[in-house]
Amino acid sequence: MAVIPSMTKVVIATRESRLALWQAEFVRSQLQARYPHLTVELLKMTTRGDQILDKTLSKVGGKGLFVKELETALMDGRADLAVHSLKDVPVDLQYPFALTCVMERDDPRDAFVSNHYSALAELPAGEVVGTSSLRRESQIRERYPHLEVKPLRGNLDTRLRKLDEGQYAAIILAAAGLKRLGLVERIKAFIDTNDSLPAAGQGALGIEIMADRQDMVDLLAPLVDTDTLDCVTAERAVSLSLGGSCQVPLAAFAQLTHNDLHIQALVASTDGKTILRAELTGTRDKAFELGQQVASMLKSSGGQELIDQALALANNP
Ligand SMILES: NCc1[nH]cc(CCC(=O)O)c1CC(=O)O
Repeated sequence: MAVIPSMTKVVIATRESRLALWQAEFVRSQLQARYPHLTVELLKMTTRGDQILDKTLSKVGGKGLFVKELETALMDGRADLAVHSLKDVPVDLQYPFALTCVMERDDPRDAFVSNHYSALAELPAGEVVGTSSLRRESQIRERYPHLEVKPLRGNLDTRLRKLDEGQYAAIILAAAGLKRLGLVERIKAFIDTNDSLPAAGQGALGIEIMADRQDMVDLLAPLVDTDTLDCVTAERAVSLSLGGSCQVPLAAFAQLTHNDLHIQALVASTDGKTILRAELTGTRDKAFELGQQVASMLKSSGGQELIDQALALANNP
């Protein structure tokens, strides 16, 4: 049963990038469609992750950088909700915070963006592909060892500008982000999930609150998409079990067919020379356990060593 909230105003904490603002506005419109009398305000914040533009994320301490300032606003009551790309929310998020709402997933695929080529397979030897994601890098290196992969940092607009300036022959970005910003025409090819297995949670939005805010749990309940929730629960269980962060080349992607949940995962060495894959199907009510099981399959086939190596490299480059 829908609970009519007694509050009159909620504040959404958001980063200031164009993508983050789009996502926060999207949640605002979803809330206002359901609660016409509710005032929804945005609290725009700059995070450490946004300030550090000269180093690759994996070297400066990972995705938590984008979340911390928003959590401070939740904690001191300046904001009620924080909207995130779920992919950027650390899997070990814990009390007093809670990820209470996962919304319907948009396109989970990676996208190939280039001004001269129409697919990765077309790039001649030695061409430079831009990405700062170890996950994307290792999968490109495995399939296209003749290509060069170079770091690419910044928000989506910055990354596209660097492509247009000619620093890269092509770049890889999440399709969902480009779609949200109305930049879908920049996509030359959608990369099949089997060729570039997505990051856990890619394409989905997550809403974080203080765990004890039952009023927010009730308010957000109608926005939860249970299909997406089950898929990302399995995906995030993989990352959690493998102790993953963005310092480790790790991918996890789940799909539902009726009540069957199919989970695929991979862990790679940063040079792309070793990629371990595992997959499993089970019932959706066991989503978390399926993720854990796939993670143990990867661990026992050598994945733990790859993770330890990647972490050692990230902490001592
Ligand atoms: N890593 C940054 C980030 N976080 C979320 C998205 C896009 C939206 C999504 O994947 O949900 C992106 C850009 C990208 O990976 O190209």
